[in-house]
Amino acid sequence: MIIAVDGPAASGKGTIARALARHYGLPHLDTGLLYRAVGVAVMRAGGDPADPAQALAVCDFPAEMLADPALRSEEAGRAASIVSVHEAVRDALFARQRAFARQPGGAVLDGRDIGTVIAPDADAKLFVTASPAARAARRHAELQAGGGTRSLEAVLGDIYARDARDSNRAAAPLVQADDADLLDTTELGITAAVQRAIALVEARRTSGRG
Ligand SMILES: Nc1ncnc2c1ncn2[C@@H]1O[C@H](COP(=O)(O)OP(=O)(O)O)[C@@H](O)[C@H]1O
Ligand SMILES: Nc1ccn([C@@H]2O[C@H](COP(=O)(O)OP(=O)(O)O)[C@@H](O)[C@H]2O)c(=O)n1
Repeated sequence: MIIAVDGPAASGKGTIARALARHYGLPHLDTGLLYRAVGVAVMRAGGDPADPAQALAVCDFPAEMLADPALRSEEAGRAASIVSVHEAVRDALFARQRAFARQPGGAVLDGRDIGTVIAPDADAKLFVTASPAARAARRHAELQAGGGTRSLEAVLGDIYARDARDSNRAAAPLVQADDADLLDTTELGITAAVQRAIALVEARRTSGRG
């Protein structure tokens, strides 16, 4: 079974994707990490993430780079959303994601374009969202726990900027697939959100698509 989980920054899609992977015993890929790796590699080389040629040149990074803690920073997320605008970068990262989705037994992938581009044939698709204020509060708490000092207002500004860049780009914009189930987690805690996600996947499975 292939499960696609998409949604905007800090909506809780990674938390839900990991929980679904555990529940169904499936491997999980956080595809945002691939774009983060490219963004970080460009910055480390002293380059400009907005330059498509420079970003494309570092797309063939080793798999071990995905474990680098530097990929989790806000700067990495920002750089990721800049390199991910380039169609050549998306094309370069496509085969890796597609192969992961198509492995025997299935997989759970989370990102922005899993249900629309990477695995349009997924058995279950969730579009996870939450209000910008809820997402900013979550990301802010996460950053504070890691010792960060960015204000809630600044984090909210980052969220709006990332939403705009991800939703307005020409190549694989952030959009809910026609056949995806919407899961708004604004009023749900993690346990309730995961339960709802499992119920939605189960409904798809038993309706014959899975
Ligand atoms: N339903 C929820 N309620 C409260 N906090 C949540 C919820 N889902 C996720 N979180 C927390 O919000 C932060 C962002 O979640 P994450 O799953 O990493 O989001 P995303 O993958 O969409 O960026 C994490 O600290 C996570 O523990
Ligand atoms: N499948 C994907 C995954 C991420 N991305 C890009 O990579 C950036 C970082 O993604 P992420 O999922 O790691 O970020 P968060 O939602 O966790 O903050 C996003 O803002 C997108 O621009 C993408 O374009 N397509």
